Amino acid sequence: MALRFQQHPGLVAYLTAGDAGLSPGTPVATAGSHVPAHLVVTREIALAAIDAGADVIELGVPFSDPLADGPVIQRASERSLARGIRLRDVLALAKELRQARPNAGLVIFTYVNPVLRFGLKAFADAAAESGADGVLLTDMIVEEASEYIAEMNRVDLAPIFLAAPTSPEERLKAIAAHSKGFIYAISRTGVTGKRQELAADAAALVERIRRWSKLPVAVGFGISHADHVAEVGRFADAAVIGSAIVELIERSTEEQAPGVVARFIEGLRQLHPAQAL
Ligand SMILES: O=P(O)(O)OC[C@@H](O)[C@@H](O)c1c[nH]c2ccccc12
Repeated sequence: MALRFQQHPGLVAYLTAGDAGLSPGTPVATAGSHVPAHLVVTREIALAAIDAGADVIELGVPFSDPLADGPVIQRASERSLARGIRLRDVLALAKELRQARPNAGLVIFTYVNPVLRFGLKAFADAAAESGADGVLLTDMIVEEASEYIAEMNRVDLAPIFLAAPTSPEERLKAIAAHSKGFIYAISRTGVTGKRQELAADAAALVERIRRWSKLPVAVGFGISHADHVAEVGRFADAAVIGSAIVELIERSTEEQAPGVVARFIEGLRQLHPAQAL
């Protein structure tokens, strides 16, 4: 399966794997599943998100030192780590999602450190075996990524890189040369999190990326409602939504979370009549 956006704009949903919100609840039934109970909740949320129209799921691996993550995703990461969720569990989850939804885009989303601890080669093999389409290591700098890129190419996984408004032209060129699937344009510098307004820098960055690459460009950071998604659709191929979804999960019980997330995602492509013109 290749990473593809079926609709315009495409939607990429970020989930912290293993985060089932604050409610301890009773873990949902694990029958037939080989992943830890709390990942079963993430699986149900991911399936609901896909069925509601998310083209790609970013499966976030919880990490203790998540430098680019804002408070909402940091809290999700802490909850998931407290439940003992590790990289190998997230790969097992990816495998189940791939089996359940053969056409969904799946990206393993983590940092350099957990991958090096796992072993780069072993990670590449396991990620490919899980059926994921791509990998995004948020702190991997393209200029230092030759070994990583070679491994991704060996197992036919798309390496996805982050481009920022502050990225110099040479870096954008290198990102364009080595990326597959799509390029992730960060709408502004700083950390993840919901904002009122979409950053003005985003359109200019996408334009700069398009000079070097024909790949689809997804814009993320601060996108939380349908107006933002529509705006992104004017100049980019897809919108990434993270904190807004993770916050809804935080406020829901495990039973509610899949439905709450599905309704939110369905709403992201629905414009008010005045804006639909
Ligand atoms: O949360 P936001 O503002 O909607 O942004 C997406 C983002 O959460 C997700 O892609 C992401 C989670 N952690 C990251 C670290 C770096 C870059 C991106 C991310």
